[in-house]
Amino acid sequence: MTQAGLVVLISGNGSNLQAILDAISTGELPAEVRAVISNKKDAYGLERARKAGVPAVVKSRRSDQNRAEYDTELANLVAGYQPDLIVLAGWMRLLTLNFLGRFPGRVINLHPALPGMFPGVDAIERAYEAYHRGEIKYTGIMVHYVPDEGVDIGPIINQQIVEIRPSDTLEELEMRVHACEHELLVKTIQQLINQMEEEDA
Ligand SMILES: Nc1nc2c(c(=O)[nH]1)N[C@@H](CN(C=O)c1ccc(C(=O)N[C@@H](CCC(=O)O)C(=O)O)cc1)CN2
Ligand SMILES: NCC(=O)N[C@@H]1O[C@H](COP(=O)([O-])[O-])[C@@H](O)[C@H]1O
Repeated sequence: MTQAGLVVLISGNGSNLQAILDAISTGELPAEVRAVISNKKDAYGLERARKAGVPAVVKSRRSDQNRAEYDTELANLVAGYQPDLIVLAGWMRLLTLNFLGRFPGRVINLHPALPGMFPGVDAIERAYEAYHRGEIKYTGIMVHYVPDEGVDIGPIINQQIVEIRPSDTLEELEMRVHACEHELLVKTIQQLINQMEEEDA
C-alpha cells in the first residue's frame, strides 16, 4: 500500500503540524504530508512545511466570497492531493458541508478541551479562567471527526485529561496542553492509518 497521504490545515504556529512532520521523519508515523494549507499567509506553520519540503499553500478567503464558496474552492484544492486523511491542526475556520461533504469520514480536528467543554476559540484560556473560578478541576484535549457543521461535537476519536496546577500561569498550562496534543494527535493519526490499512486488507 502506498503511504497514507495527509493534508494538514493550519492557521497559526503549527506546533502540532511539526509533531506530525517529526513523527514521519523518525519513522514513527508511516505517512506523508502531501500539503499544508493555511488560510493565513503569515502562519508560521507554513515555514515549518517549507523546511520539511512539503508544499505550503495559502488559501485566503477573497472579500467577495462567502463561506460556502470559499469552502468549495478549498475542497477542490485539497482533493487535488488525494488525501486519505485531512487533519485540522489549529485550523481556525468553521467548515461547511461544501467542504466536509467532499471528504466523508476523513476530516479530523484537534481541540484543546474535553468534549462538551469550551467549544470554539480560546479554549485553554477559558478553561484557565473557569479553574480559577472554581468551576473545573482539570481540562483536557480531544481529537474528533468533523462530519457536519456542528462545532466540536463530532464523534470523539481520542480524548485526554490535562492537569491544571494552582501555581500554573496561563502560559504554563498552554505548554502542558500543547505537549499533550502533540503526542495525542500523532497517536490518533497512527490509529486511523492502522484502521484504514485493516479495511483495505
Ligand atoms: N464544521 C466545523 N468546522 C470546524 C470545526 C468543527 O468542529 N466543525 N472545528 C474547527 C476548529 N475549532 C475548534 O476546534 C474552531 C475554530 C474556529 C472557530 C470559529 O469560531 N472561527 C471563526 C473565525 C475565528 C477567527 O478567525 O479567529 C469563524 O470561522 O467564523 C470555531 C471552532 C475547525 N472547523
Ligand atoms: N478550536 C480549534 C483550536 O483551538 N485548535 C487549537 O489551536 C492550537 C494550534 O496550535 P499549533 O498551531 O501550535 O498546532 C492547538 O492547541 C489546537 O488544539
